[in-house]
This record gives sequence, C-alpha cells and structure tokens, in this order.
Amino acid sequence: MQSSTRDDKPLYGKVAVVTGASSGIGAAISRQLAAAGAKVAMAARRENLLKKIQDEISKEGGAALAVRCDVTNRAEVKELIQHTESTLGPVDILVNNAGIWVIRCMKNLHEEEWDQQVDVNIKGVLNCIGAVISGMCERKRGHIVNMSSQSGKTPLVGIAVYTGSKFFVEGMSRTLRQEVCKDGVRVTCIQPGEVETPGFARYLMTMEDEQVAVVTGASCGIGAAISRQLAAAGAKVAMAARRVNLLKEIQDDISKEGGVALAVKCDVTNRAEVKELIQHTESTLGPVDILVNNAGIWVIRCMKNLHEEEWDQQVDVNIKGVLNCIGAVISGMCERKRGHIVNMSSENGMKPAVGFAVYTGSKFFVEGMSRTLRQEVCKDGVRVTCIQPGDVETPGLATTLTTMDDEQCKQLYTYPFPYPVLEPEVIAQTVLYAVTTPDHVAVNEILVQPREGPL
Ligand SMILES: NC(=O)C1=CN([C@@H]2O[C@H](COP(=O)(O)OP(=O)(O)OC[C@H]3O[C@@H](n4cnc5c(N)ncnc54)[C@H](OP(=O)(O)O)[C@@H]3O)[C@@H](O)[C@H]2O)C=CC1
Ligand SMILES: CC(=O)[C@H](N)C(=O)O
Repeated sequence: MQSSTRDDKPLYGKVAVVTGASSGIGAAISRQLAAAGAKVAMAARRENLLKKIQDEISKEGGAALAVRCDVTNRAEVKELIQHTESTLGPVDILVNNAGIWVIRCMKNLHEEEWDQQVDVNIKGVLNCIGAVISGMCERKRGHIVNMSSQSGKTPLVGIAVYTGSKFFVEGMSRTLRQEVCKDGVRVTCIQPGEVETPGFARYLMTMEDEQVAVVTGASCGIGAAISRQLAAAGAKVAMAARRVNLLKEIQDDISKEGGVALAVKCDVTNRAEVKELIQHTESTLGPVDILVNNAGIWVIRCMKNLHEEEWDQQVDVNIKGVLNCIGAVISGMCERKRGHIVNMSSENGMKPAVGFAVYTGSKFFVEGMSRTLRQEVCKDGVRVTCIQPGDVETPGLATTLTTMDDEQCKQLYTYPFPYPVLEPEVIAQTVLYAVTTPDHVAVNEILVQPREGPL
C-alpha cells in the first residue's frame, strides 16, 4: 500500500470505515476519503466489488482495505473494526452508509421486507456505532457520519418503513450528538435526495465560469468572510452594507489578491436602495447569479420587557430586507433560467432560545419562505439554500453578548463561550460548497454548529 503525503491531504493519517462501500454513494465516499489521504476500510457483502475499488484506490496511490461484512451481524461488525484497527489503526471516522429500501405500500403487508429494512438501516447502524463509540470517546476524537435521507424529514408514499428507519437515524443522531460532544466526538447526518448511483461526478469548490454574486451585510463578520471566499473562488462580488468604509477595505484586500469586488452602500430595509444595488451591480459586473441574503441583526432581551422598537428593527432587516433583495433579483433569475439564492438562517430557524424570540421568529420565517420559494422556482433553474449556523465569533455576536442588560438573559449566556465557537470562514465554506455544486444539485439546508453546542 502506497501512503499519501501530509502536505496536500487533509485526512492524512486518519482511518475511516465506510459501510455499503461496494457501489453507489459508499464507493464514491471511499474514493474521495482515500484521495484526501485517509486509510479506508470498505465494508459490504459483495467482496469482489470491494476489491475492484480497492485496486483503483491503490493505483491512485491511496490506501484501502476490502472487508466482507454484513452490518446486520454484530459479530461480523466487531471483527470488521478489530481487523481495521489492527491493520490500519484506531478508527477516526465511521461512515454508516449501508442501507436498503423497498417501494411498496404498507397495507400490502410484506412483513419480511419491513424486517430487512429495520435490520440494515437501524440495527446495522447501531452495530457499527456500538463497535467504535467507546474507543472514540476514550481517545477523545472521532466522527460518526450517518447517511440519513430526505426521507428522514418528509414522508413519501410507498416507503413508510424506510422513512421510519431514517427518522430513527435522525432522532438517534441528535441524542448521541448531545451525549458525546464533550468527548471530542462529532455526529453528522447527511440527507441526500435522489442520487444517481453509481458514478456521481466529483465537484470541487471552484466556479466553472465567472459568476456575479451579491452579498448583503458584507462589511464584517460572516458576510465579509463569504465575500472574500466567493471572490477567491472566481466570482465577481458586489458587497452591500451601510458602512461603506469597511466595505472599501475588504474590496481593496480582494483586489490585491487579484479578485473583483464592488463596494455598494445599501440599507436592505430600503427597497429603492436595494433595487439600485442590483441595477448598479448588473450594469457594472453583469446579471446576478448568486444572492447571499446575509444581513441580519438581533437583540438579546425577553419579550415581556417590551422594547417594541427593537422588534420592528429585527423584522425590518431580517424579514423585509431579505424580501427586498429577493424581489430585486428573482424575475431576472427565472428569465435567465439560472440563479442561486442563499439565505442566512440560523440554528434559531429550528430551535427557540430565551431572549431571541423575535429573532427566532424572523429565522423561522426565512426557513418557511425559503422552502416555499424553492418549490415555486426549482423548475426555473433557481436554487434556494438556507444556511443554519450555530454561534459564530463575529462583531455582532460579541457586541450583543457583552452589552445585554436583560437580567434573565444574563443568567443564561456568558461571553466568551465555555467552548470553541465557529469562525466566520467556516460558514463561508458552506456557502461556497452550496453554490459550486452542479446545476441539477440543490444543497437546500446546511446546519453547522460548534461541536459542543448541538441542537
Ligand atoms: N454570529 C452568529 O452567531 C450567527 C449569525 N447568524 C446570521 O448571520 C448573519 C450575519 O451575522 P454576523 O456576521 O454575526 O453579524 P454582524 O453583526 O457581525 O454583521 C452584520 C452585518 O449585517 C449588516 N447589516 C445590518 N443591518 C443592515 C441593514 N439594514 N442593511 C444592510 N446591511 C445591514 C452589517 O453591516 P452595516 O452595519 O455596515 O450595515 C454587517 O455587515 C445574520 O443574518 C445573522 O442572523 C446566524 C447564526 C449565528
Ligand atoms: C446570533 C445568535 O447568537 C444566535 N444564537 C444564532 O445562532 O443565530
């Protein structure tokens, strides 16, 4: 086995186990993990297919191990992990990818099919987690990636048991995440829609053609990081905010790096200014391909303390501001049959937080509006992505946490945080990932949180 070098391989030295690796998504994951430098143990029942993939990986200079294993058999799973650890080293990454489904309405009663799906999709996942979790917690390091599905969130006639199994994976993952986050172990759920397998193209986070992006709230924090990363990936970026002096500094930095950026003074609550922002962008850089609705504000205060003017401000920026920007680009995108709207939601688009009621309401609005807009424009070539960050170290977060004067909230929140929070660049990477996938792919939601602050 030829091993990779440290320099160009982000997963150099890591050991990964991928179940269901003999074809489709599992094979693609194995290849990409190996290309990134991981030593990959590939598990499935069809050993001949695994061996072919192992040979291909070896030819590319990667390290892979083909292990015959039926995930429904707990003893075989334990052996898989023992063999992997004695050959490659302790498991850092487990990708629970093996899964099966049958399309048939439940009333037609094929109970043996129900059992098979429960055995693979639920018990199989548990068998694999059971074989690695103690070691990961002891070593204070590990990542469990569970292949859920869009069926882990929505029902679909004909796949009731499969849907139930993926709801199980979602619920179990959320709970496990809370249990092990302080032990250095991360738990990720991936929710793919329909995937053409095998042979899905690999995509890199670069832009094939020069795209025009508008980023609101670009003068600092997350918006500034997104602007820099979009420009570095080749987009021409119009940056909007009220503090144009800050925008100009970022514009200069981007120009020095060889990128193209435009600094535009714009208050997103003012519809006329937003229309001008888009007109100016289109006449200077070209039609808008990507809109990142990032501008947002919050105040940490319980509603009962009645600062109604703060409620209005949050509604104006976080709801009306987002609508103003969408209103200024959506017809053009639909006409051109191409466009991507990225809405900066929040973990608070999914969960409540004392002191953030109006903010939370505004992000629930963003989630609901985005889901509906997505259904309206998906056939017009337009994609709508919601990013849901947990706490991110930005000027906005630092200011609001250090100046809050609400007694109830002061008991709940401390600053600095008791654990590492996210850097704005992490959120920028998620935006870049979403907008650089091929046109037929829609990354509709990305929830990214500090490891120790799960939902
Ligand atoms: N930080 C965090 O923990 C999280 C943040 N988010 C979301 O990410 C987004 C960015 O947050 P973050 O970077 O932390 O915030 P910051 O407060 O650090 O930055 C906010 C940005 O929004 C701009 N902005 C505010 N009001 C307006 C307005 N009326 N018109 C135009 N621009 C405006 C500000 O620019 P200027 O003042 O120059 O106009 C600034 O560039 C928000 O939507 C927020 O809800 C989501 C989850 C977590
Ligand atoms: C801005 C916040 O602090 C909030 N927790 C969020 O995640 O959006």
